[in-house]
Amino acid sequence: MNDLNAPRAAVPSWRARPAYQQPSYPDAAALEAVGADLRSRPPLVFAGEVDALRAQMAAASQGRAFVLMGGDCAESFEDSSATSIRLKVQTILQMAAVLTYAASTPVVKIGRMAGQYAKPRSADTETRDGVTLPSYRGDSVNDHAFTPEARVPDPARMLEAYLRAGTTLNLIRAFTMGGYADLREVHSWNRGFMANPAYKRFESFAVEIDRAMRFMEAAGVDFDALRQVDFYASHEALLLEYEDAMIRQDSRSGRLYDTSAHLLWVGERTRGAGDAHVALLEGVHNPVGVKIGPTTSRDELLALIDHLNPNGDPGRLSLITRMGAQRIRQALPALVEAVQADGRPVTWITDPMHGNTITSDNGYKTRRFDTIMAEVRGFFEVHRELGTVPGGIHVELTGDDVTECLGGGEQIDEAALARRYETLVDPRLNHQQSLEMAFEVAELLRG
Ligand SMILES: O=C[C@H](O)[C@H](O)COP(=O)(O)O
Ligand SMILES: C=C(OP(=O)(O)O)C(=O)O
Ligand SMILES: [Mn+2]
Repeated sequence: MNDLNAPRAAVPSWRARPAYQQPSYPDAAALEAVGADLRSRPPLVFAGEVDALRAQMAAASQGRAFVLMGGDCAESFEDSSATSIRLKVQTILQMAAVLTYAASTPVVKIGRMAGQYAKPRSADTETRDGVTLPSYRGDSVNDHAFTPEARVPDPARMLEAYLRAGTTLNLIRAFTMGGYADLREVHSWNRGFMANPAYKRFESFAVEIDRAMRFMEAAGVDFDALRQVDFYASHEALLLEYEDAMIRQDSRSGRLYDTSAHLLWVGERTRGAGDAHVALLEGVHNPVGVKIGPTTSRDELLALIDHLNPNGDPGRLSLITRMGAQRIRQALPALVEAVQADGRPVTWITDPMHGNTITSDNGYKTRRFDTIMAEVRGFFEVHRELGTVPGGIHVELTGDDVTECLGGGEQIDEAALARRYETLVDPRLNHQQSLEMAFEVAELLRG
């Protein structure tokens, strides 16, 4: 195991760059103390694992693997129970089994989990019934409750985020290494999903997978060897003080790693090539992602590649496009062509959630299942037309039966949103909707 506690080389200076979406902490000394505390603590992930993911992201950029990244928009401290973590892991494993069969390649499983505690917001304040307070920015910054005290940023929350991430990761490792990921078990869960008449249209698919499983068994495949899977953690590298405090140097290679997660991404609101967030990720060896919205220019994109993957190392940089179903076919091709002409490899991933957010007539922030799928289809079509590789999907989902997104086989309508709307920020696909998406993406993967 690499030694990630070794003294740290100088981290490239993001402090001199413009930094957006950061909390303003009232107590600078308290912030400094938390930073010092975090720096003294063990890493959450290890260099060898991070390098393994980088190699798998490289495979995905070449069509030799497919990335499935999913989890809450905002994880909460309150909802970090074993059941909630288990159901998310289960949902991702079930989706991955379907996608693996369809793609005939390994599926790289990455949770938006164990660290997704900081949120960029479109407004600095929130007003309810004439009262205006600072916006909720994720549990690692402030509290969701709508009171003046709750909304004050508290640096001690970063320490809590570190501890929650550690316990979440511990449970994920236990599930995925301890037999919970057994392919036979995962397949039987998927059979349960198929038993619902709402998903009858996928039946022939399920029958095929069934047959493939029996073939494997007859051919003597050692299913016990398939009981363990690699499962990685990712989150948005938003909170600069936290991410900086989690950087460690690998004593064998001398490289710096952000040990808060295997993969970190920069959000659409903080992705300026000359800004602090990109500078922070420039200095670390993790695989990184950048969210790419519909207004991104070719020059912005090439500048991001110059900063984040100057040498064109495969697996280093993923471009996570979130254009909106209406705009993807117009906005994506020029960007793909620019990257193609540049020649440095990237892993293209679709985030069909963030460009498709609407407000329902009864006031819920929501998304339609059909619109989400329309963006995924647009993503596949553009890449197929240009001869590039659709490398993966990035989705906001949960393993619970929430009612936050409209539609899908269960036909969640506006009235149903009131039933179980639990997200702290953006609406997530529920367990059933997530599996339905996996079957639809499977059809796209088979072309
Ligand atoms: O999750 C992403 C962003 O934080 C979110 O889409 C912004 O939401 P807001 O417009 O409610 O701030
Ligand atoms: C904030 C998010 O996305 P984006 O940066 O693409 O808006 C997110 O993934 O929750
Ligand atoms: Mn979100």
